Amino acid sequence: MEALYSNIHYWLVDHPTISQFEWKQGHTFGSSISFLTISVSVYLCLTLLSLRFSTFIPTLTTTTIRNITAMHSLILCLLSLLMVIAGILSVQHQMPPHDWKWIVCFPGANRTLPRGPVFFWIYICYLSKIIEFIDTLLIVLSSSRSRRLSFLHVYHHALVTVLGYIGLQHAQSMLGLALIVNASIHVIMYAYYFLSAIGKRPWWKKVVTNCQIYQFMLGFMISALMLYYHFTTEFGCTGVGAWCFGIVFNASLLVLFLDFHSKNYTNNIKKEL
Ligand SMILES: CC(C)(COP(=O)(O)OP(=O)(O)OC[C@H]1O[C@@H](n2cnc3c(N)ncnc32)[C@H](O)[C@@H]1OP(=O)(O)O)[C@@H](O)C(=O)NCCC(=O)NCCSC(=O)CC(=O)O
Repeated sequence: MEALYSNIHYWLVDHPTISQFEWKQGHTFGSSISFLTISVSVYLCLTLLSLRFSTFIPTLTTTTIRNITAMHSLILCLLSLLMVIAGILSVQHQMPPHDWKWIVCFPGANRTLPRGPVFFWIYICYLSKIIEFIDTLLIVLSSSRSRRLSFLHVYHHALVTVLGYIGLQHAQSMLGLALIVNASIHVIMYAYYFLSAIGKRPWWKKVVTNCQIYQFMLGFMISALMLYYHFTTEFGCTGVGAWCFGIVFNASLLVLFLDFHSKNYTNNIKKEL
C-alpha cells in the first residue's frame, strides 16, 4: 500500500516536470497573451457564427454525436478526477508545515511565485478549460443545440479560461483550493454528461446543479477568509487584483445558475403538485 502511495506521489507531485514547474509568461506553452486571445476569440467567433448560420450547420447522427460526447465526457471526468487527487497531494506537499492559512492565502510581497506542483495542476486545469471548448462544438453539432447552447454555457467557457490565465499570472491565492473544488464538481458533472450521452440519464441532475451553486457560495466564504488574512498579516496575500475579477465572475455565475435552477427544477415541482 505504501509503495502504491509513493508511486502515485512520485507521478503526481515529485516528478521533476511537476515539482520544478514554473509558469513563465511567454515561455510556458499557452502562457502568452496572444495564445489566450486567439483561443478565446476563435471560440467566441465560431460559436456566434454557428448561432447566426445554424441552418447551414449539419447535425451529426444521434449515434455518432452520442459516441463522441460519451468519449469526450469520460476523458474529462477522468482528467478531473486526476486533478482532484493531484491537487490534494500537491497542496499537502507544497503547504509549509501546519500553515493551514496557506491554503487560502499565499504570502504576498513577492514571496509566492507560480511554481511547484500546485501551480502545475492549476496550469493543467487552465489547459483543460480549452479542451472544454469541445463541449460547445458537440452541442452545436447536436440536434438539441437550440435548447442547450445557452448564454450561461458560452459565457462560462470563455471567461473561465481568461480567469485561469490571470490567476496563474498573478499566483492568485485560493487557486489550489479552487482547483480541488472545481475539479471535484466536474467529476460529477462529466459523469452526468457521460451517462446522458450513453442513454442512461441520471436522476441526480439537480444534485449536480446544487453542487455547482454551493461551489460559488463557498467561493464567497473562502474569499472572506482570504481578505481577513490579507488585511491582518504582514505580507498580505498574493493576487488580490486577480481575485477581484474572479469574485465578480463567481457572483455572475451564481446568479446565472440560480436562474438555471429555478427554470429547470421549480416548474417540475409545480407540475408534480
Ligand atoms: C446538470 C448540468 C451540469 C447540465 O445541465 P444541462 O441542462 O446542460 O444538461 P442536459 O440534461 O441537457 O445534458 C444532457 C445532454 O448533454 C449532452 N452532453 C454529453 N456530454 C456533454 C458535454 N461534454 N458537453 C455538453 N453536452 C454534453 C448529452 O448527450 C445530453 O444531450 P441530449 O439532451 O441531446 O440527449 C447543469 O447543472 C449545468 O451545468 N447547466 C448549465 C449548462 C452548462 O453548460 N454547464 C456546463 C458548464 S458550467 C460549469 O462547468 C460550471 C462549473 O464550473 O461548475
